[in-house]
Amino acid sequence: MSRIFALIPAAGMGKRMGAGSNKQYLLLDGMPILARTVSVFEAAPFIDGIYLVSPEQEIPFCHSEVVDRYGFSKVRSIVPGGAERQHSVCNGLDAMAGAAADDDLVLIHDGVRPFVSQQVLKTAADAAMQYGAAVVAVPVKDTVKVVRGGVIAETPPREELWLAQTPQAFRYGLIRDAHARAKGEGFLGTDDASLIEHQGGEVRIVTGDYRNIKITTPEDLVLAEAFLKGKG
Ligand SMILES: Nc1ccn([C@@H]2O[C@H](COP(=O)(O)OP(=O)(O)OP(=O)(O)O)[C@@H](O)[C@H]2O)c(=O)n1
Ligand SMILES: C[C@](O)(CO)[C@H](O)COP(=O)(O)O
Repeated sequence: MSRIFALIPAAGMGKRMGAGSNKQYLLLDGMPILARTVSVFEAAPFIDGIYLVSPEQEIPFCHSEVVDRYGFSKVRSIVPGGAERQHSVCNGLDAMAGAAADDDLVLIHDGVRPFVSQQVLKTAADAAMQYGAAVVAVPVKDTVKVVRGGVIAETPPREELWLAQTPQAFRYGLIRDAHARAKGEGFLGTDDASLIEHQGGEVRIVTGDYRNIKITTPEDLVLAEAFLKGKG
């Protein structure tokens, strides 16, 4: 029976939130965003272990103010991050090598997506168990334009467009090899699925939740507070 691990990258600098924001530790109703995110995985009975990725200098803070303070017993390790999200994820996958088998599953989930549900986690895990790779996504609501040089170059058919979220769920061996290959080629993607796509692999989409927002800019904090108050 494959085990299911969570790998939660939380080693970004939060530049779009504002210089020095350390957004993963911003409080939402008194609880750090990262702690809210981890709590969903800690509570999920089908999650066997959690790996966090943090800026190296913040690892002691993450241990004390998130893992110890909230009693997250499933957290196996806090791993130093890298310059880009992809590097942080790669460091986390490498740290899992002694614990995860190739056929185990890893759910890679942004530390700043605190509104993910256990149902979405389970849906992603089930799809990865069946297909090897699956991404949580939601259909776009607006019309999307491809723009080059300030001019609209293309309007892709909306029915084909989805907004990728996380978790992005994979068989551990598959995604670890994809990251190693991308590193060797110098390929950099903004999500983990794009590495497999770039290498010709197939990634399934599973329907996520519009509430599963990534807290990126100040407006997202307003939305997050509204979600906590049960509005939306
Ligand atoms: N080098 C990085 C960059 C990002 N992340 C993590 O990846 C998730 C999604 O990244 P994003 O929302 O872009 O966070 P930041 O990179 O911090 O934001 P910005 O781009 O505004 O600096 C976040 O949980 C972030 O902490 C990471 O672990 N390591
Ligand atoms: C992985 C991701 O959340 C999928 O939408 C997104 O690509 C992360 O991008 P970021 O710039 O690292 O926030």
